[in-house]
Amino acid sequence: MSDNLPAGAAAPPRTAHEAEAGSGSAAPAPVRGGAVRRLLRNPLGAASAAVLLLLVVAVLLAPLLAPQAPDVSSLGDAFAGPDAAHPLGMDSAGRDILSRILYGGRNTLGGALIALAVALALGVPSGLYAGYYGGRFDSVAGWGVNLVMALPAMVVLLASRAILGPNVWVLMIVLGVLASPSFFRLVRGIVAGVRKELYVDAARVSGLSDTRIVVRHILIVVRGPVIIQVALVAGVAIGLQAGLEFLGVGSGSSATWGAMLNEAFQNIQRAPLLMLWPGLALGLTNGALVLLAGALRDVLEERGGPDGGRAASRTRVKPPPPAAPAETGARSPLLSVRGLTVVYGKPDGTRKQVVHGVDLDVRPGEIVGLVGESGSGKTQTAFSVLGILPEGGRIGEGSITVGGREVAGLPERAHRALRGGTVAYVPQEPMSNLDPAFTIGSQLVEPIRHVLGLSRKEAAARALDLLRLVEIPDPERTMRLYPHEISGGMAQRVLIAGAMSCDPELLIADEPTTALDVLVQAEILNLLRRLQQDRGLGVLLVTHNLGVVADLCDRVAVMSEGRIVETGTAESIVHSPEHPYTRSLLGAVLDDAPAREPWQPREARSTTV
Ligand SMILES: Nc1ncnc2c1ncn2[C@@H]1O[C@H](COP(=O)(O)OP(=O)(O)OP(=O)(O)O)[C@@H](O)[C@H]1O
Repeated sequence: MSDNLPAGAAAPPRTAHEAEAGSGSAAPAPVRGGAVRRLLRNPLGAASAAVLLLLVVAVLLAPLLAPQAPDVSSLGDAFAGPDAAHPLGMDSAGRDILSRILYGGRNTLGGALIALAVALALGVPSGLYAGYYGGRFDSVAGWGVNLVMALPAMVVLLASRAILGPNVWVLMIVLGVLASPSFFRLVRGIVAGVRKELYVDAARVSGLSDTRIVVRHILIVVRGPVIIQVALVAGVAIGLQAGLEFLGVGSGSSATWGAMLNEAFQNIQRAPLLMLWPGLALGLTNGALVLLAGALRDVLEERGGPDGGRAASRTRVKPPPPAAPAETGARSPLLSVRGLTVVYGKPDGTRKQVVHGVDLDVRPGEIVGLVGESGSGKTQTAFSVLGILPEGGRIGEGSITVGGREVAGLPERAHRALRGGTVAYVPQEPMSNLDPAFTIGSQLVEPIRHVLGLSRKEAAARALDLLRLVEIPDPERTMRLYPHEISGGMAQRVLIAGAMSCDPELLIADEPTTALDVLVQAEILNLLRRLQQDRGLGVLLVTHNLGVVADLCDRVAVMSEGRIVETGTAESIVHSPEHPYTRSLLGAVLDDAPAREPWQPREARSTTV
């Protein structure tokens, strides 16, 4: 099969982020409204679409346009030339060629349509499932697909004809099965890449179900390449069907372009022109499909320009052997973590523990900084609370309570409800967490509607209020903008607005300012502080930046190598750190950065924004 059908002919779309940063991530290229308009502005696209449209309309209107029925024969007129009643002349059996071309087109294009429908129905859903969920289904489906692709299509079709009989529709179904791997591979590859995108994680964190995420964020990425692939596979299906008919392997009972070629070939010495018309019909159709696929690729893979996330500058310090003074005393009524361990299974069957017995509390109205160098386990701790540990990771031991309720080991549905309500999340790279294919308004409204059960109008009004809350100027206009049309700081405000949409009690912010420049960082920190004060939010602030900690936090937990090595008030941690690791972290900040304003107790700080 691989030699006959285009396997993954349309490459998964690259992203602006990828293009800019050269990263390996695969977010979707924006496929916005107006794709048809852009296709029609492309000369090749317009010409090929017009040719195909003409052909399709002509064959659909065959009963009106054809001079006579395709099988009416008058042997006395065999090989007659064109005249007014029969513009393309007559064939070897005295049948009108134009009528056979028009009716034959119905059978030829109809056959291709059946093959396409079968290939799409088998390849796309299975590719989506395998790409999104992976696991055993992915392995088994991948094995099956490799097997089918290893089969030579023509030989399988000939064998099918021998077994199933000379019915061209049945052969087209077989062809559809043979073509389905090309869709499976294409869709699976794209989905497997997109599934790891931050904006898909963000959608999950905002409480959307897998089905909604697939419909909203994944299908739109798959759409363009699948449309291109449809055009290519349609051309191949038409070619193969014509080939079968030409070889006399089809049903032979009805007019098709391939059967006409067969008949013309038998009389090529006597009337070579008979080859022209079905050849022209096939050539025009296939040529137009190939050109259309190319034009579609150009149009659908046009990229917008979302700003790639800037690499966070990380300060590496050599961690000393960990000690473990930890949270003691009564558990907080808001967030309380005790003895948390996170483990990952390795391919060789062994386990890797990345978080070792973490204790942590966040009380209502308190900002707690979780600080440590890159890889120290901050994100794994935060993700455990959110219930979004990456594939292969799980909570080994310990307890996590949110609002007094145990959430470690909650089923996904319950965790989703928690994330959409009590707990909200603000991620690190604002741009990567917004889907480039949707406007800001749409990305805020959809989760609000779903999680709060509001109407579209009510959700839009709430989204506007939220944009005002996070001090976005001209929120009405911002609602209509795409992510690449706003700055990184605005994008982070939008994500904070989204996080606040369900009136959370606990906000988990993972390096919310790392990807932003210094001035914008300060604005975002002010915004977080104001929200925390106005709403009495508890905030768990994951950061490697001790400046942020000193500026914003009430208490701090310092992490190293998956353990909390020191906890205390922000003042005590910044001014009199006890653990050598904390001291080395502070030392690294002082080495690299200009000195900060002297620390002031929280109450003494200005609360103006
Ligand atoms: N999917 C994974 N599979 C296996 N190990 C992982 C996985 N994700 C993270 N880890 C490991 O977990 C440890 C802690 O990672 P984590 O992302 O929590 O660090 P972090 O402190 O948040 O760092 P950063 O600031 O870079 O995000 C690291 O050693 C990392 O290698």
